[in-house]
Amino acid sequence: MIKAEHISKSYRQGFFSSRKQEVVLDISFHMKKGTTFGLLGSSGCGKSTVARMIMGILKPEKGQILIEGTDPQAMDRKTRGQIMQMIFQQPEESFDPEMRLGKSIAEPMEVNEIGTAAERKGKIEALMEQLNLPMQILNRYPHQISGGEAQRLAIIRALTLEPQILLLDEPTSMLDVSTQAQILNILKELQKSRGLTYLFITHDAGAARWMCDEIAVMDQGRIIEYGPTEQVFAEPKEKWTKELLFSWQI
Ligand SMILES: Nc1ncnc2c1ncn2[C@@H]1O[C@H](COP(=O)(O)OP(=O)(O)OP(=O)(O)O)[C@@H](O)[C@H]1O
Repeated sequence: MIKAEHISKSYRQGFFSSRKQEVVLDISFHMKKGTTFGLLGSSGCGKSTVARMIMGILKPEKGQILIEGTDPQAMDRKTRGQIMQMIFQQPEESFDPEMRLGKSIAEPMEVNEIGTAAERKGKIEALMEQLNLPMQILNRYPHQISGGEAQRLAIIRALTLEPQILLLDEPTSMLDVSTQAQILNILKELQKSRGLTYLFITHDAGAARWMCDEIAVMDQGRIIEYGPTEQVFAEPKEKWTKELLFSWQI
């Protein structure tokens, strides 16, 4: 479904400097349809940069990304949005603070001219029910809901466009432990019922082990371990990776 082949990316170090910092170094991976692929690594190792290249927001300097055979940079915005959506660490920031949540949730469908008003409403109602949220919450503003509710609403908004892929960038790291578990369970159920493909970005080895079919462990822009999750946890190639994996939070 998603193929990344030998991708690299660097950023300019400062406004006045032409020196570059390499943040992703020659990484390759394949994500299979209907499965969860994890990118696990500590802060600053380049995980979000990889996600932004998959989304087509950033262009790899070297290598190639293909989504079902197409370069995401070559997709128009609408097509890209209907293939993949991104879920962020701080969902409340992705909602307009001055807009009622109902309007924010309906907006992507309106912008993309999907369905009639009644069809859009029906789709939102069905998703609200599936994710166990009362409709009244849609009359509120982003500061009037909890982090867990905000993340569920962000997932609902993403799903209104019926994407095949969700890029989950630390989707639970701002939540307390029981809400984290709730959100991860919801994501698993949605994957089963809709056949979704996930890229799960995290620094939490426990969550990665629980969620992912395959993982890549990243360190300083490189992939240092890659394979089926249980195999990576059972037989990491490097001794220090083992220590890292079993410290859970890295
Ligand atoms: N637009 C940018 N310009 C310059 N440097 C950047 C930019 N975006 C990220 N970086 C730097 O690139 C490195 C990798 O960042 P990235 O966000 O990909 O890491 P990450 O593993 O997702 O970290 P985190 O989990 O903390 O978000 C970091 O050192 C970061 O400071």
